[in-house]
Amino acid sequence: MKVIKIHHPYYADDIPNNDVVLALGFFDGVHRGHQEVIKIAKKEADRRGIKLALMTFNHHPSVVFQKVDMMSIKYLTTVREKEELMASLGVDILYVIEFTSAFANLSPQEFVDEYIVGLHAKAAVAGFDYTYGKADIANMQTLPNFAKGRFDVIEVKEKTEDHLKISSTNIREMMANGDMEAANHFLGYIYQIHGTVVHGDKRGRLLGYPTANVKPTIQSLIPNVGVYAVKIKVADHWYDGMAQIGYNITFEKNRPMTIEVNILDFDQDIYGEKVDVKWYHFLRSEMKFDSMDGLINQLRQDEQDTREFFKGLEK
Ligand SMILES: Cc1cc2nc3c(=O)[nH]c(=O)nc-3n(C[C@H](O)[C@H](O)[C@H](O)COP(=O)(O)O)c2cc1C
Ligand SMILES: Nc1ncnc2c1ncn2[C@@H]1O[C@H](COP(=O)(O)OP(=O)(O)OP(=O)(O)O)[C@@H](O)[C@H]1O
Repeated sequence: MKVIKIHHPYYADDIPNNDVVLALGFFDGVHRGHQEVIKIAKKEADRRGIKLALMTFNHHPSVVFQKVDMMSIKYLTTVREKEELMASLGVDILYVIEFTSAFANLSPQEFVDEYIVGLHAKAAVAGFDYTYGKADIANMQTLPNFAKGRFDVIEVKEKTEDHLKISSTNIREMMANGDMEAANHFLGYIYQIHGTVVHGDKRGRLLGYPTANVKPTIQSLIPNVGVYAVKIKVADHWYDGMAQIGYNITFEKNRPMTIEVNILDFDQDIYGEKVDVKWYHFLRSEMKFDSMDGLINQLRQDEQDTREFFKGLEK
């Protein structure tokens, strides 16, 4: 897959000179709704014997339209992850457009002329609720008017599960409730974050449960506070673990949130390692204990629950 980063206005030489089917959207999470759009676009490209291209943006359009602080927006997928998922779905060319004010100010006709026709699209594929151009004044119903016969418009029907749209918004809400099973089901894969192991308060070892304190990539969406069964990848190997997202309320006050992972059957110094954490199952909420023994007993229970959870998953 070729990744082409575009800053508006682009040069015609930046664009490969072959016809494409072009899938349109932001695609945060590349969830099962997005996968459907890409699959339909891929089929269409194969049928026509041309390449599949997809257009996404370097950050969410709300950074420009709603003037949301860039750092406050949290994503389900990093650009790197999006690239990997897109490549696995058969995308040949991924356009990552810098969503700037200049780009956002294009009229719908300019957008269509420069970014659909200009990218040599013979067909544009998007979901039923796709909108483009300033103030969302253009949608799938109006797209053919702007296309003026230069490309076909293929609309993908809403993909739902139990009458709920498979959408990034719904997945975010499930994660905010700690419901990883539902979020993972909608995503079509297990949600993961990436980070680096940093130093904590060194208390975990005293409790009999040393923890890797994971400092996540700044823009990753973190599931709700609580204790989870996870898998963690260290130096190319996946281990089972139990993780707490929380504030260590038993010991501390007004401390920032941390992500701590006790890796089962593991005893290595891994400070500074880059790790990936996959979130499988919510075990319980964070609790405040009256004694260290109370917490230790609960951690034993968590360990047992985690082992049982993963044993059940293997069956
Ligand atoms: C699986 C797991 C569950 C935990 N649950 C709680 C909890 O419910 N309440 C709490 O105050 N701390 C909880 N902790 C955090 C411990 O209190 C302890 O402070 C921490 O693991 C050590 O942090 P450190 O590495 O910064 O020293 C939990 C830790 C883990 C790994
Ligand atoms: N469940 C779905 N069924 C069909 N098409 C979808 C579905 N979800 C998204 N799409 C389409 O996929 C493309 C990318 O969607 P977009 O990035 O807007 O994601 P979304 O998941 O709908 O996000 P949000 O929840 O933030 O509205 C768009 O063309 C959109 O219409």
